[in-house]
Amino acid sequence: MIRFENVSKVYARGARPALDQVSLEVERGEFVFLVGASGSGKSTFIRLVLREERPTSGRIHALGKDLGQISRWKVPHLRRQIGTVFQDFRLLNNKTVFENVAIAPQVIGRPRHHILTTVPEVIEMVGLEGKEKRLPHELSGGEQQRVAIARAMVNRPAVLLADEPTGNLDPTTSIGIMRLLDRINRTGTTIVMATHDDEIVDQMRKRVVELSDGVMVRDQSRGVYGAAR
Ligand SMILES: Nc1ncnc2c1ncn2[C@@H]1O[C@H](COP(=O)(O)OP(=O)(O)OP(=O)(O)O)[C@@H](O)[C@H]1O
Repeated sequence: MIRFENVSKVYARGARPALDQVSLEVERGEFVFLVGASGSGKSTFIRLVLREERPTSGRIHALGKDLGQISRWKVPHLRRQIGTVFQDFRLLNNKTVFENVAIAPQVIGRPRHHILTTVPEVIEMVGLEGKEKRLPHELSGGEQQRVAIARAMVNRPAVLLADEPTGNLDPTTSIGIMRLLDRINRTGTTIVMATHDDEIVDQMRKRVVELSDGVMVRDQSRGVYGAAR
């Protein structure tokens, strides 16, 4: 689903690489935690998969495509097959829950009848039924993240990339969000989640890939946040 072959990324000439010779394969249906200290390269990994950045060297395949080969005009098509969730939710503050989720199918030209059936379904899936007309400021942080997850999932992407999705949430709320992501993963969506949240990683026991100064220093199935115990 995602394959990195000797991928390095150097942002500025002479700077140390943000990613350094990373090779990694994420299979369809996997759940992978990307861990590592601040600045270790987690967000760079995610931006490379979205082709928001290009590698300085090495090759990246995502969803069966060599990202170095796809033309610029096909990049939006690639991104549509990848859902994204971020620490800061990124909702439109003047739009309701329903409208925030409906934007994703609207921008790809889905017909009205499709939107009117799929948006309520996905709002229910994330547990926000009855709150469709609320504005983001009328929701808790956990609920806002659920809206962001609904928006990321409404077009049924094959892959969900989550960059610190629990970073702004308290531990109890974070567990609820993780249960939801786990449920989404069990329905077949591949998930890569960058996180600093050691408790969650230890609890979930999924594959853990650790970066340190851009170098992949660990790839462990059913892993924990810290080094192998
Ligand atoms: N656009 C950029 N231009 C220059 N350097 C950058 C850029 N983005 C990231 N970097 C550098 O690349 C390295 C990796 O950054 P990255 O954001 O990928 O780390 P991270 O693991 O996601 O960190 P955090 O957990 O703090 O989000 C850091 O040294 C950072 O300063």
